[in-house]
Amino acid sequence: MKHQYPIMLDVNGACCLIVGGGSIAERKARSLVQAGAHVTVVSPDFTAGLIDMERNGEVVLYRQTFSSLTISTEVAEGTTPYKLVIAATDAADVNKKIFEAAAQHSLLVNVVDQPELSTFIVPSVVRRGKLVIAVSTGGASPAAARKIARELEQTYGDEYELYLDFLSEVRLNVQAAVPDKEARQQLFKEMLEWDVLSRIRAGSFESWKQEMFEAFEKEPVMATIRAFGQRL
Ligand SMILES: C[C@@]1(CC(=O)O)C2=NC(=C\c3[nH]c(c(CCC(=O)O)c3CC(=O)O)Cc3[nH]c(c(CC(=O)O)c3CCC(=O)O)/C=C3\N/C(=C\2)[C@@H](CCC(=O)O)[C@]3(C)CC(=O)O)/[C@H]1CCC(=O)O
Ligand SMILES: NC(=O)c1ccc[n+]([C@@H]2O[C@H](COP(=O)([O-])OP(=O)(O)OC[C@H]3O[C@@H](n4cnc5c(N)ncnc54)[C@H](O)[C@@H]3O)[C@@H](O)[C@H]2O)c1
Repeated sequence: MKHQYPIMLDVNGACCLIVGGGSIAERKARSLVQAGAHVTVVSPDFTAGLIDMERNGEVVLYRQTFSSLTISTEVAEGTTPYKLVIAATDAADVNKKIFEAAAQHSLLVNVVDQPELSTFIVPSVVRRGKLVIAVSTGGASPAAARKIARELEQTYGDEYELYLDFLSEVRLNVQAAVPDKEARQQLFKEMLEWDVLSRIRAGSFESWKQEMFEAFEKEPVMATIRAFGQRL
């Protein structure tokens, strides 16, 4: 069975175009802006939320209906090399035209009412700092994707933000100090069994962590870190 290929896309600083100014366009605009994209929205009208975002300098709004020129002139002139396009109007035929114009320029394109036309679809997301959990049903049931993501939110609480920061910091320090790759990987695996999350929940994590890094600075061998793991 054919299925979509999941990726984490970097849109920081990238120009993205959304066509349509309703609540779905607003939701997509917010998530793109949060990821650092420069968002342009083309529509004859906009939600109050999008107008607020324009006032805050978060998006640029063009008050016009879509014509394929919106994409092709800008791409041809090189003024706005869009990386990604979202067709979010309430008119299926217009959304299809947007898809065709975007596909002509090989742009990534999401059509909110025709997943079969889209080159990507958007999952429901849980974020905990560096941890991202994305849930997709491939368009079968967006409501189910959302429900499953809300369930995962209960299991993976806020403590995961500090936990991932901690794992990342240890990893960078150990990678810099310990040349033996296999030994490093063994340690990273062992660390996942330590009960760091309970410490974070109990509020006694920061002092333990600080002590550990100070000790590791003095004696950068993995035994130093392991000894702290045993103290948990
Ligand atoms: C995950 C999420 C992300 C986001 O939108 O950013 C998202 N939809 C969300 C919610 C949601 N969408 C809909 C409902 C009402 C209940 C229902 O109909 O089931 C709810 C539930 C709610 O709002 O609670 C209606 C709906 N959605 C699509 C269609 C058109 C169609 O299927 O033809 C229709 C019918 C319109 C109509 O009635 O005609 C299509 C798509 N929606 C997708 C993503 C992509 C597939 C994702 C997947 O399955 O993996 C895809 C294919 C394209 C895309 O948008 O990328 C977001 C959760 C945000 C969050 O987590 O907070
Ligand atoms: N993907 C999803 O998650 C999802 C969820 C619910 C609904 N939908 C579908 O998404 C579509 C949009 O939903 P909505 O609630 O935002 O609709 P809406 O009616 O609130 O907004 C549609 C917007 O498109 C604009 N528009 C219409 N024709 C246009 C044109 N030619 N050029 C530019 N803009 C144009 C309208 O002016 C309006 O601003 C609907 O087809 C709906 O079925 C998708």
